[in-house]
Amino acid sequence: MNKRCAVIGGSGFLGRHLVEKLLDRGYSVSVFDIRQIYVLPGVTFHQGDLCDRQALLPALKDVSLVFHCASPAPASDDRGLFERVNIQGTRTVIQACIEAGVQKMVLTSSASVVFEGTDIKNGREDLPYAKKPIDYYTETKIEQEKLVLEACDKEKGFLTVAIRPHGIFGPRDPQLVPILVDTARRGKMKFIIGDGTNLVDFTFVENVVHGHILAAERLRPDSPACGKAYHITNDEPVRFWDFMSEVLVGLGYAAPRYHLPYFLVYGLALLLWLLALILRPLVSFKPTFTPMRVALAGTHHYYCCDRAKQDLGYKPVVGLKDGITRTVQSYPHLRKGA
Ligand SMILES: NC(=O)C1=CN([C@@H]2O[C@H](COP(=O)(O)OP(=O)(O)OC[C@H]3O[C@@H](n4cnc5c(N)ncnc54)[C@H](OP(=O)(O)O)[C@@H]3O)[C@@H](O)[C@H]2O)C=CC1
Ligand SMILES: CC(C)CCC[C@@H](C)[C@H]1CC[C@H]2C3=C(CC[C@]12C)[C@@]1(C)CCC(=O)C[C@@H]1CC3
Repeated sequence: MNKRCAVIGGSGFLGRHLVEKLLDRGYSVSVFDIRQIYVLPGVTFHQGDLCDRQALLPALKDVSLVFHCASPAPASDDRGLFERVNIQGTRTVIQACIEAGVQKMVLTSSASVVFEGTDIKNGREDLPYAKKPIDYYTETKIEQEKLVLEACDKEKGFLTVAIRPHGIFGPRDPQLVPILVDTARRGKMKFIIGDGTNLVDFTFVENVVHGHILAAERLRPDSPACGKAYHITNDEPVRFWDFMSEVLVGLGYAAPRYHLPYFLVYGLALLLWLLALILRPLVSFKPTFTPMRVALAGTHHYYCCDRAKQDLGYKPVVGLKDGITRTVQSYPHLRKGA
């Protein structure tokens, strides 16, 4: 097996951390992404849309291993875009991999594929997929994961595995910390949704990268990982509101203090989302408190990663406290008053 791999979505938050670690481990990397934002020795860039098979093929030349971690951001809430990229695009990626002779594919799925807005405590991989996914992002991540796992074919020599991270955070994350700070700056982070005791997984990006590389290296025809999904977390569930408060206080903002009933906020978020949908042809506005975010903020959702420990030898490499400190330090421009 050669040490040349491709990272589809390699310009993104997770993708770029993955590329950096792969280079450290002696891989040469071909990055395929819709945008190019950095240059690194050992990396060749291919800019394009993953729905375009002809654009993908040159990036997969002489590559034995592909990581697929591209997706539109959940905040886009654009059904057509999610279907095109996460479903049709993933079909195209699989076809292109087979055509190019790629032997292994690691998909970045999401633990949210089983989340329907109700409590999940220590959820295992055998939980059924969400029957009523809360948003289009989740709906299409479910279809994407099914496509990739079903494509695993030992006879053809094409092996697949899916990693399901949850709540990835770390330096350069364009989502969690920036949205949190923006909400705080607009004076909207004063309230705790629910009683504030709900436990959640937040996973430091380097642990997610570690899980991906272990899965890739352990994926062989005789491995239990073939065609399977794995939760990758920090294995340290934390109260959602303690985590938010720690990040906010670390950046100089006040922690939320006042409580609001969960079902009231969820109902309002649903109403706002519907209103935004109806008015979309006339005015465009994106509510901060979407039904998905409210559900994530007010329920338990933490997952068991025993399967990854057993089959992949996974163990988090960075603890939660350390991860939060490193994350807070990496955002000097988002500090209060900066
Ligand atoms: N962040 C999180 O908490 C979690 C993320 N995940 C999954 O992890 C993966 C990586 O997420 P993350 O790093 O946060 O996301 P990012 O948005 O930072 O990275 C995704 C990258 O894919 C690119 N991309 C999007 N559409 C296409 C396309 N059609 N063709 C080529 N490239 C494309 C994006 O470009 P552009 O920015 O221009 O769209 C971006 O560079 C995703 O699959 C996501 O579903 C799973 C669980 C949790
Ligand atoms: C406005 C506040 C109530 C919340 C601000 C923080 C949120 C932006 C984030 C808290 C949990 C995060 C999360 C994701 C995105 C960012 C948060 C909602 C995901 C939806 C990203 C994609 C996934 O696959 C699952 C993630 C779950 C946790």
